[in-house]
Amino acid sequence: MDKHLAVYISNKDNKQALIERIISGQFISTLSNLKGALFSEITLNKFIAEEIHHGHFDVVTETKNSLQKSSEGERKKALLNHIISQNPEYIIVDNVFGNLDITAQSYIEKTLEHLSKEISIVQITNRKADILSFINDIFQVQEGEFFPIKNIDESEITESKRFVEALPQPYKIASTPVNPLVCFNNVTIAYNERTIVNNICWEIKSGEFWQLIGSNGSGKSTLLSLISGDNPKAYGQDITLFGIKKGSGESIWDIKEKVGYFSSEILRGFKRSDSIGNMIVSGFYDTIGLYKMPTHAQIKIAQQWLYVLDMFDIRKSNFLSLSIGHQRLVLIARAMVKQPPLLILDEPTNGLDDVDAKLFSGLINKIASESNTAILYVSHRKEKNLKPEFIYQLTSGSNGSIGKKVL
Ligand SMILES: Nc1ncnc2c1ncn2[C@@H]1O[C@H](COP(=O)(O)OP(=O)(O)OP(=O)(O)O)[C@@H](O)[C@H]1O
Repeated sequence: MDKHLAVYISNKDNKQALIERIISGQFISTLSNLKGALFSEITLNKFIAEEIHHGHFDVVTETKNSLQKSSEGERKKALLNHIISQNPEYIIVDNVFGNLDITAQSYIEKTLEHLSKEISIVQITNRKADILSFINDIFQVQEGEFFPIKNIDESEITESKRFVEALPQPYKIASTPVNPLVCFNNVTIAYNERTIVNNICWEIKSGEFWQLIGSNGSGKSTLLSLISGDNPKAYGQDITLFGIKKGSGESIWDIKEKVGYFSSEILRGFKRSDSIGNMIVSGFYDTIGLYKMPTHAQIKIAQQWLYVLDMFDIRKSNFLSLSIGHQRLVLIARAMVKQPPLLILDEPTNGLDDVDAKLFSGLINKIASESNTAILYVSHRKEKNLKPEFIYQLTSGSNGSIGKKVL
C-alpha cells in the first residue's frame, strides 16, 4: 500500500515552499522520481490566469462554464477530475474541503480514498477537522523538519489577541438607518436561460447578523453580487437597497458606499506593495491599496482601527508581509472603515488555520455586538465561534434555487 500522510500547518508556515520541498522529494524520498499533481487553489489560480491570458480553458466544469464564470465548488470538482485524467503517481491535496458543500466534501473524500488504494496522497491542512479519514500519519513542520504528531489538542488552539479597544465611533452624524437595508421581492436570475435563483423574497435589517447557506452552485455569490452592485442582472428585478429601488437612477457608488465587502478571493493577483495603514484607508475609496490622498478624518478612523487590531506599531509595514490571518483582519478593517450599514463576507475563513479562524471570528463577533452594521456572511464551514442570528438557505432545484429563512 502507498504511504499517505497529512501535514498540519499554520498560516505562519510557508506553504508554497513546503509544497516545493515535497515535490523535490526532500521530505518523502520515494516521491522524488514520481509524477505528482497538486490539488490546490494555487493550481486553480494558475488555470484561471491562463484562461484570462489565452482565452481557452483546459479544465472543464459540470456546467461547461469557464473556471472564471464557475462557482468555487464547481471549480474544485472540475480540478480534481482534470488531475485524475492526467494519471498522477501521487497527489498533494491542499485545503481539500475549502469552499465545498457537504455533498461535494463527501464526494471528494471518497474519490481520494479510492485513489489512495493506488497512489500516495499527501495532505496539507491547517484545519484539524479536515484531516482525511484514511490518513493516520500526521506531521508538523518545525525548523524545516517533519515531526510526527499523534493528536492535535483543541485546547491549544487559542487566539492571541482579544481586540480590547472599542470600535471607532461614527465619524458622520449618524442618520436613522433606512430599513430594511436589503429587500428582494420575487427575484429571479438566469444565465444563458438557466435559472439560478427563483422567486427570492428576503429582507435584511439594520444590525442583523445573517448567514447565507446553500450547496455549491446554488446561487449564494450571485445573491451577494446583486447587493454589492456588481451584477447588472439586478436591473429589472424588484430589489430595494438602502431604501432606493434598483434602476431608479442610483449610481453604483451610492451602493458601494454603503457596503463593506470582503471575500477570500479579494487578493487574487494583488501584488502591490502598500503599508498596512494605507490598506485600511483605501476602504474609503473602494480600492485595494491607496491611490488618493486621504483626509485627516479618514486617517484618524484608520488609526483607531489599527489600535483595535493591535497593529498601530507596525502600521508602516508592508501589508503583504503579514500572515494571511492578519491580512484578513486588515481587510475587515478596510471594509469597515467607512462604517457601512452592511458588511458582506464571502467565505471569510476559507484558507485560515484553526488559530486565525478563531481570531477572525472574534473580530466579526465584536463588530456584530458593538456596531449597527448588519453582517451577511456565506460559508460552507460551520465556524463554531461565529454566531449568526438568522440563516437564509438556498435549496437547488430544476427551476433554480428557492430560498427560505431557516433560523
Ligand atoms: N457570469 C456567469 N455566466 C454563466 N453562469 C454563471 C455566471 N456566474 C455564475 N454562474 C453560474 O451560476 C451558478 C451559481 O453560481 P454562484 O457562484 O452564485 O454559486 P454559489 O452558491 O456561490 O456556489 P459555491 O458555493 O460553489 O461558491 C453556478 O452554476 C455558476 O456556474
